[in-house]
Amino acid sequence: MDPQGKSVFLTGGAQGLGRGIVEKLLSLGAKVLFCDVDVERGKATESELQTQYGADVVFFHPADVSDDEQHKAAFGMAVSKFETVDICVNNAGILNESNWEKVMAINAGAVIRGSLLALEHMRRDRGGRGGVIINVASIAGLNVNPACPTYCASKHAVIGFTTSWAMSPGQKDHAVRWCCLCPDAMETSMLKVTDIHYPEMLEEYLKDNGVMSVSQVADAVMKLIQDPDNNGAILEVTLKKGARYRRRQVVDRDGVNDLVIMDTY
Ligand SMILES: NC(=O)C1=CN([C@@H]2O[C@H](COP(=O)(O)OP(=O)(O)OC[C@H]3O[C@@H](n4cnc5c(N)ncnc54)[C@H](O)[C@@H]3O)[C@@H](O)[C@H]2O)C=CC1
Ligand SMILES: CC/C=C\CC(=O)/C=C/C=C\C=C\C=C\[C@@H](O)[C@@H](O)C/C=C\CCC(=O)O
Repeated sequence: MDPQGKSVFLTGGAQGLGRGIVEKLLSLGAKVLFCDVDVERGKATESELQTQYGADVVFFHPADVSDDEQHKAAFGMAVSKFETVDICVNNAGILNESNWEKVMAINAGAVIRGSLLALEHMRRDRGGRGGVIINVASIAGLNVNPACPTYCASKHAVIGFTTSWAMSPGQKDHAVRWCCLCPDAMETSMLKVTDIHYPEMLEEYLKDNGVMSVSQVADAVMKLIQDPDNNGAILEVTLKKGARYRRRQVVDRDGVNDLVIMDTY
């Protein structure tokens, strides 16, 4: 899908990757409504982006996406501003191993709610125009990580949910494309988080694997949006290997043993 002239709803856009994605989309001619729980930063970001791109193409709406009503109201605001939402990016996320309920509510719960809101609005078999749902997971959703088991679980949930909807028998009728983004570490405020186990493990990991710029990852999101044939895609983005699709298949290897999930590049 070409972002030019399209309408976007994005969560967690006040800073970090969310803001980076908003900026790329605006530069490609999209209109964006983003929400965030950080009201001060959200307003400041809105003001800066309106100055750069125009007051009628980017809007901030305060919302905590772990709250059902606030999340629905923010999505509804995007629909009423733009009449339709073509692209939904469920990006808001936190890393906090001291509060597993909150991590699951934001990283998994709000991604599920946001996806279902977008599906209901977009699905062509119920009068919508189709669209794309991008769910932000992490490389942690593909691996194991003893430093942050809850975060890892929440990101595995995002990938399982998104790829399962992508394989829905109704997907062609819905005309909604489902994609997961799995970045490695990025230079955002999340890197300052201390509420993890064994911080030295992550420090070592970051030393070995490096830290990407937000811009590099936001470019990969544009690839996800623009490629029309990637329903079910899991796009892994790392500093060493760049953006690569992992394709997930359920495989019957020999007709005798259990089915297995296989990822191929
Ligand atoms: N920074 C990294 O190394 C990586 C981050 N990610 C994922 O990227 C996404 C964005 O994270 P970053 O930009 O790095 O973090 P960030 O902390 O810089 O930005 C996250 C934004 O989400 C907002 N937010 C948090 N909870 C919210 C809530 N309940 N409702 C609404 N907004 C909320 C924050 O206020 C903030 O503006 C997250 O899903 C994160 O898990 C994935 C891989 C690596
Ligand atoms: C497996 C990890 C890769 C990506 C997971 C992910 O989605 C997000 C991870 C985000 C933050 C990790 C923070 C870790 C922090 C601590 O270990 C710090 O002590 C790190 C220390 C310095 C950071 C150096 C830098 O900014 O380059």
